[in-house]
Amino acid sequence: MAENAATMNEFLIKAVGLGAIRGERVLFSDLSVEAKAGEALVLRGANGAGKSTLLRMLGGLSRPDAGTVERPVRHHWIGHRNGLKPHETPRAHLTHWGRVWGSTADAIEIASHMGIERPFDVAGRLLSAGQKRRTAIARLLLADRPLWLLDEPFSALDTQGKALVTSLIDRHRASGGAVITALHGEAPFEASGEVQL
Ligand SMILES: Nc1ncnc2c1ncn2[C@@H]1O[C@H](COP(=O)(O)OP(=O)(O)OP(=O)(O)O)[C@@H](O)[C@H]1O
Repeated sequence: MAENAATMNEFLIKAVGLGAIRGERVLFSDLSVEAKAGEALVLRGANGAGKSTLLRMLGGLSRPDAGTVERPVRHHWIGHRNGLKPHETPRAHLTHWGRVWGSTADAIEIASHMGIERPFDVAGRLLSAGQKRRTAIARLLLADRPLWLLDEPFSALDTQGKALVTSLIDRHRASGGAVITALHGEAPFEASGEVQL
C-alpha cells in the first residue's frame, strides 16, 4: 500500500487533458504530459505550434483552457526571452533573483561557472545574445528546484555553452530532478520522451 502510494506520488509534474485555444485556433487539445525524477522530456513542433504556450501552462504562468496540471514540487521556468532588463547587469540580475528566492548561493561563483564573469558588470543591452542566455540559465543555479521548464535553453549558445547547459541538465537529472524543454534542434542529452505538438 505504502509502495503504491510512493509510486503514485513519483511524478514531479503531471498534466492531463490540456487544451489551448489562441484566437480562433486550437493549438492543442487533450494533451497529457508527465515527468518523473531523472526524466527529460522534449517538446517538439513547428514555429507557432504551441510549445511555449504549453511550457507556460506547465509552469502555472497561464491558465489551461482545458485540463489540469499537478506540480507537487517547486520549479524553475526559463522562457525563450531571457528576462534581463536593458540596464541590468548579470550581477544585478542574479543578485535580485537570489534575494527574491532567499538564495545563499554565491552569484560570482555561479557567473564563473556559467562563463559570464567577464561581462558580470556590463549592462544587459550591451551583452551578446549568448551572454544573455547564459545569464538567464544561471538562475537555475540560484535555488535548488526539482523541476526545470526550459524554453529553447540552447538558443544563441556556442559549442562550449551548449556543453555546459547539457552538463547542468545531466547533473540535475542524476540528482533526481526532471526537465522539460522545448527544442527545435537535436537534443544534446538523452531524452526520456518527446511530446509532438
Ligand atoms: N494571446 C494570444 N492571442 C492570439 N494568439 C496567440 C496568443 N498567444 C499566443 N498566440 C499564438 O499561439 C501560437 C503558439 O505560440 P507559441 O509561442 O506557443 O509557439 P511555439 O511552438 O513556442 O513557437 P516557436 O517555435 O516559434 O517558438 C502562435 O501562433 C502565437 O501567435
